[in-house]
Amino acid sequence: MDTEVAPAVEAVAADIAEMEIRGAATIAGAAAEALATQARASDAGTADQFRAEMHAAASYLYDTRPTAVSLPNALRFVFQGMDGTTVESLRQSAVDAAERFQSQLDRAQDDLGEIGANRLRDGDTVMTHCHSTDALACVEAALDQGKDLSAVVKETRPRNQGHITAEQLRQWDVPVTLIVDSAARRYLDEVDHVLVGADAVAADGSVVNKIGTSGLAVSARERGVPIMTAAQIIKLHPGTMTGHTVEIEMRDEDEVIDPSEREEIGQITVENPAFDVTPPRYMDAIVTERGQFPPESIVTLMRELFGETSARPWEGPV
Ligand SMILES: O=P(O)(O)OC[C@H]1O[C@H](OP(=O)(O)O)[C@H](O)[C@@H]1O
Repeated sequence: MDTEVAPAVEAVAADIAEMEIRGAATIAGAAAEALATQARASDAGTADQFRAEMHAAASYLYDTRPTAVSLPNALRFVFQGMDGTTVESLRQSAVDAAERFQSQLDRAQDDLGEIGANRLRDGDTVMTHCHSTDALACVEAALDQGKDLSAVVKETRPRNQGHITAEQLRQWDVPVTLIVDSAARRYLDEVDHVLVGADAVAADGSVVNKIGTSGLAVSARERGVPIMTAAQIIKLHPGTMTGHTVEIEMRDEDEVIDPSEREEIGQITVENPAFDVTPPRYMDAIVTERGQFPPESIVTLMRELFGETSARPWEGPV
């Protein structure tokens, strides 16, 4: 049986792995669209062969980055929508599901933004970490509500996604102060709110987000600065309801230090975890398109959303 993955799907997977496509929501949209591409490109002769190709494509995409659960959740959405007994009906339903996924994604982010914006007051200064489209949706909605905001933006080593946040905020005319990550605690005295995104949210309310979030959250709590996570429901990790933990991606050491510089230093170990886990007690609220939740009660939403769980999106309903 031919289970070749379409070259265009391989290209999307490579872009996700290399972070040309990044950010949990963007990854999810790209993965769903890649499955639609696979469906359109397939010249499978039978429904079984078509399904096998779709599974191969999903598996290929799944293996790119392990932490952002929006990726398997997107694949699952398309598989749940894929229905039929002929190649044509399977193809059409998969393409339709991918389109539905993208429009739900956009709507969810808008709805989430409206809710998150209500937590921000006119004149607030917001501290950000990394680049999160969900978090920025809250800022955008607050600006649309006529609130004036300014921002302290952490650069977010090693890949400096804070620069992307700074650029977006400047396009919205928000005054931005860019700081190095280690300056965060010093600047907490000058901010009213910390606003971050999430790559995954666990059933116990733990927030998995860009490395540095947990330290920021602890400092924010110590300084009495409220901190919220903006996370669409596709960031909720169904596997954590049945005891699975969220895998933390370890990225290339060269992102941390240039190989030639490293050689000059001598024999050292370099590690580059991309994410960390913020325990629920250090987070004030998780803002989703379904409302704002204290982290400890996010499990009620997860119970409502997920039924049976399974480890991989193409193996069964989650
Ligand atoms: O879905 P949105 O809110 O855009 O992004 C969510 C999170 O994805 C990013 O991860 P990376 O830069 O892909 O490693 C950041 O950790 C960010 O908070």
